[in-house]
Amino acid sequence: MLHCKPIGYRMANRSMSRLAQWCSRVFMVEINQKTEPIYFALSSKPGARNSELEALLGSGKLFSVCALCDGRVQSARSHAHLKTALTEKLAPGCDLFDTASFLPDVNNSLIRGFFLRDNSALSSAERVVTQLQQKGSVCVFRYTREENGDYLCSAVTHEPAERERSYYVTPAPAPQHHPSTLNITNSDVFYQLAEAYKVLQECSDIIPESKAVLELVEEQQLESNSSHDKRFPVIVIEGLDATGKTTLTCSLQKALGAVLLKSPPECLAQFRQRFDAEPPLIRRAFYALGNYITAAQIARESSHAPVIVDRYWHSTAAYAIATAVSGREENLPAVGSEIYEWPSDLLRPSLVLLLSVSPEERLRRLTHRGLDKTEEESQLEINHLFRRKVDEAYKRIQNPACMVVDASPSPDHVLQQVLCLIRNKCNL
Ligand SMILES: Nc1ncnc2c1ncn2[C@@H]1O[C@H](COP(=O)(O)OP(=O)(O)O)[C@@H](O)[C@H]1O
Ligand SMILES: Nc1ccn([C@H]2C[C@H](O)[C@@H](COP(=O)(O)OP(=O)(O)O)O2)c(=O)n1
Repeated sequence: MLHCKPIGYRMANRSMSRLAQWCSRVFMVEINQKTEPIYFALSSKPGARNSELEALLGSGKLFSVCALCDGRVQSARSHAHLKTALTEKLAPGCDLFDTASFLPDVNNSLIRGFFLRDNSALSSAERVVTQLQQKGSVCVFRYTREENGDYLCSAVTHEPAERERSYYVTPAPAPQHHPSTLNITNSDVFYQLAEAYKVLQECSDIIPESKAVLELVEEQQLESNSSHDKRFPVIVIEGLDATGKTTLTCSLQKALGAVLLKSPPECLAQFRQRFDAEPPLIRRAFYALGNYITAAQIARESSHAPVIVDRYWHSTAAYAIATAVSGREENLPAVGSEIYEWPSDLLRPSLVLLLSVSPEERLRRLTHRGLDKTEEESQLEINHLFRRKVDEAYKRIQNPACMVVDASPSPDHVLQQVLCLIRNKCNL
């Protein structure tokens, strides 16, 4: 995605065309989640052509757009608002694709945006993007085709020097690491309390609830004696929605005389909907902080009884990684990547169990819980790739890693199986 403010923009030569600053970057356009993205670069010289670029740029009026803001919180929110505005305003016949630009294999270099291909009868995209641009927070680039078949990219702007400068669009190779993995650390997954805390601090003017969440974190940290004395085991139950976590954790609580906790903790329940509506940076920081509150509760409760925890850091990281990494499971960071490491300052449980059921059984349980047919189908179809990524990310998380439990038998059978595991692993 083209963006007027690449990293280091302020330091860049002001007399240089804005567009020229993007020539060191590679651009990725994602046509759909199941196929490989299309990669291209901008160059002052014409390059080879290929069928992917031809398919992307060969028809319609073509634009790329992105939000233009200072600060990561504003950028994340503006990107989300831009997507909503484009989705609402573009006419049928207009394709909207996710795009990004990046420096190959350079962490934190990813900048997200959108690519528009307008084949609508009224060619409405240009009007829509110009209107959005006039509001002052969006920058727009146009792609055109020369008579000889070369593709050119130029800025849509009132500045004549910018308008007149254009670059050739040339194919680029796929990078070694999928670009969507580049910005995960401290944008999607937080490895220290202080990093997640900072995000909510940066939000506190625009999301007043952030202050209340931060106060709760501070209160809990103060009340906690921080060190887990290891007298009683701490067992975390993980798994996708409807795999049986609530059922099992309640049974375990009774069977073991344990304290039952969850992450996010009850005290954050009132804020959850608010943060779920925010872009990943803010939403994920909220859930990360929830784990630290739960950790403080675990530290206190485990001094007098075993503790069962319904979801904890595995959920936070696995869902965040699976959402951030677009496309297929193969795009996830490789096994052993530092992305899957446990935060250094977060209390580690004694045992993490991942409940696993077949997609069919999970759907049966969801249906039983009263999901309507339409939602049920969309869960199965649209979220199939997503669920596979969450499941795989769960299994790649290290120190502690999770043990997979087959949760398809009857509730009592699952309970007995898990009690057996707990007795073996935790000497209970
Ligand atoms: N082992 C099991 N076999 C069959 N149904 C189950 C089993 N465990 C849970 N269920 C049912 O599946 C649904 C989802 O279970 P729940 O415990 O709420 O899952 P989660 O907390 O993981 O979302 C509920 O209707 C529950 O009664
Ligand atoms: N410890 C946690 C718990 C949940 N999350 C996030 C991850 C997902 O986006 C949702 C999953 O929550 P959901 O409401 O589906 O979970 P339940 O199984 O209903 O408890 O919450 C998290 O990030 N960290």
